[in-house]
Formats: sequence, structure tokens, C-alpha cells
Amino acid sequence: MGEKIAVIGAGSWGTALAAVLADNNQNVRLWTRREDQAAEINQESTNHKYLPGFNLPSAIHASADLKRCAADADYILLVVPTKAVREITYQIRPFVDEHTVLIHASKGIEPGTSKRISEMMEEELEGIHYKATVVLSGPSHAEEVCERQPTTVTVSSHVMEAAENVQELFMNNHFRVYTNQDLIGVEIGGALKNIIALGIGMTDGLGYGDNAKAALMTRGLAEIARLGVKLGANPLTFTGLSGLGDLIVTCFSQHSRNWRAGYKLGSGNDLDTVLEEMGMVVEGVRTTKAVHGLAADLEVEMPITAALYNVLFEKKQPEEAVQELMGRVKKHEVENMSLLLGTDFNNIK
Ligand SMILES: NC(=O)C1=CN([C@@H]2O[C@H](COP(=O)(O)OP(=O)(O)OC[C@H]3O[C@@H](n4cnc5c(N)ncnc54)[C@H](OP(=O)(O)O)[C@@H]3O)[C@@H](O)[C@H]2O)C=CC1
Ligand SMILES: O=C(CO)COP(=O)(O)O
Repeated sequence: MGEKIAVIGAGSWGTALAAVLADNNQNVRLWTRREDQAAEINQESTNHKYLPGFNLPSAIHASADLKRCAADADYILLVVPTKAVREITYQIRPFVDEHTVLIHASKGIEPGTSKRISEMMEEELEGIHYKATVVLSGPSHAEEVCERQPTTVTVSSHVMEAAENVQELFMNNHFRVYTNQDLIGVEIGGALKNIIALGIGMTDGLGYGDNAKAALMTRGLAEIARLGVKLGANPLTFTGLSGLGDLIVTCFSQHSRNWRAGYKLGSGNDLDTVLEEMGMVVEGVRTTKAVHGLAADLEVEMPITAALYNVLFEKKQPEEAVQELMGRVKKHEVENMSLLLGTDFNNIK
């Protein structure tokens, strides 16, 4: 039976990805830190906290014993919130060796260090030799994946052979997987779209219309790409699944926790109350803090991220933040990006 794959994290996304792998006849062990949740998944084939109403494939074996899940796994797939990535990566160290391929499907940037997920994992695994790290990202709400709705994602790695193997593991008639060589761009796009989705939710909560939404998404993607290119990403990645694709799905879907949190903030609720009520991870909040600091360090202009930062952490009223965005000095639409790319497109005759 298939490859041995340890899925670490039984929230909505870890569980949905475990279901895809089980559908593909892989040997899936799903780790949760709660014994009661492992028993529920094994006995009832449900995960009522994170995926209420869904039946999971009975072939998923859940366990709260990390060693049992990861000890002889060919692939270890980490799907925990960004804030838990270092701690959990450190815990899997004893089970990683030169045969292991690590995969992650989390979306965030670490405040303080500005590290991407794969960078944090590499740091926590320092001194251990393993095959590769592969990121899986793209427009993919867990609920629709569990419904076996058509879904497309991207996998990326510095080791393309590993990315292609991971593509093969997940591919089926409902779940189509592309490869992309641009690890930085794929991780940046997946993490930063959550900032913009928070903003879109906020404009919906405030009662703004579709023009505002289009403006935030388009200019939001411009600033994501601006930072990404500065970090070494391929600008074209931001037009792909892990860029524009994920931005669309997170900004338009009511499955999105980032959109929902933004909506509640725009409707007048305070951040602490909103996060407490969500009961699931809202990655965009910490990522806004991380990216605001990173943009300042790198001197990259990110006015939408700055506006979100002010609303989330400086108690600025959302309406005031919108007015400040609209009242900025006059700009040329493609100026910054074209200069970063080394071509002044404004002067092309
Ligand atoms: N949901 C989705 O559709 C998608 C999510 N993602 C990304 O996947 C990542 C995981 O999100 P998702 O599954 O949705 O999150 P959820 O909020 O659905 O679940 C969080 C999971 O992480 C566990 N967890 C939280 N803190 C810790 C910790 N300190 N140590 C160990 N486990 C912990 C929770 O365990 P417990 O229940 O015990 O608290 C729970 O199993 C995020 O980065 C997200 O952006 C990416 C694509 C789609
Ligand atoms: O990344 C996602 C979809 O691709 C999930 O987004 P949310 O975390 O906002 O629910």
C-alpha cells in the first residue's frame, strides 16, 4: 500500500490533505496532539471541530503519538499554524533522516525574524541531513477539498525531483497539482494573500462595494509582488495559483477565516474578541505584523499592509485608514515594479 506519509496537524487543512492522500491509497498517519480527536477520527471518521458534517476516508489512521506517526515515514507533511512550526519541527527531529522528504502546507511569515515556513523548518532541523523541503500552496479551502470539488495547487522545492514526487502523491481527478521552481514566490504569495483577504473582509464589513474590492486586490497583489521580487521571487509566480489564484479564493470565499475575521473587524468588533470567536487560525494577523516590519527593513513600499497594521495593532479606525490610502501622493501604476525588474517599461517606445 502506497507511500508512508505522516501528516502532522489535524486541523481543517491537515485533515483535508490526509483525505486526498487516503483517496490516492497512500499509507496515511494523521498526528493530533489530542487523544480524543485521534479516537474520533479513527472510530467515527469525522473531525467535528474543524470539518463539521464531513465523513473522512476510513483509511486515515490518526494518533496522538508522534513517534508512531512519523518514525518510519517516507514523507512528513507539516500542517500546523505558523506560530507552531518551530516547536513541531523540533519535535520531529528524531524521525528525520537522509531518506525523508519534508512537505509543508502552512501559510505565514514569522514576526520578528521575517522567516518563511521552509526557512524556519531548516533552522530547526539544522545538523540533520534530509532529502528536501517541498511547499504545497494554492487556492484550496479544506471544505471544498473534502467535498472533492475540483481544486488546483502548486508544489515547489529547491529539489525538483522531490516536488515532482509530491505532485505524484497528491494528483487525482479532483486535485490537480502543478510544479513551480520558485520556492520563495510560492511561499510569499500564499502567506501575504491573507493580509489582503483581511482587508477585503474589512471593506465588506464597512459596506464598501466591488470597486473597493477590485482596488484592494489589484494593488494588494502589486505590493505582494514588489516585496517578493525584492526577496528574489519570480514575478510571474504572483500571476499563478499561489499568487493571484489564492488571492481570489481567499478574498471571495466565505470559507476564508481571514475574510471572516476582517468582516467582523470592519463591522466594529475588536481584534481580541474576533480571534477568540474564530476558534481557528487567522494567519493574516501575525503575517501583517511580520511583513510590516520586513517591508520597513527592506524599504519596500507596502501601503495596504501598513494600513492593515495600523488598524490591527495601532487602533486606527478602518475608515480613517481607507481615507489615508486614497489620499496618498499621485503614483504611476507600474512604476515601482518595472524598476525592480530592471526595465523601465514607462520609457519603452
Ligand atoms: N484551512 C484551509 O482551508 C487551509 C489552511 N492552510 C494553512 O494551513 C495551516 C494550518 O491551518 P488549518 O489546518 O486551517 O488550521 P485550523 O485552525 O483548522 O487547525 C489548527 C490545527 O493546529 C493545531 N495546533 C494549534 N496550535 C498548535 C501547537 N502549538 N502545536 C501543535 N498543534 C497545534 C490545532 O490543534 P488543537 O485542535 O489541538 O488546538 C489544530 O489541529 C495554516 O497555516 C493555514 O494558513 C492552507 C490552505 C488551506
Ligand atoms: O489558504 C486558504 C485557501 O487557499 C485558506 O484561507 P483562510 O486561512 O483564510 O481560511
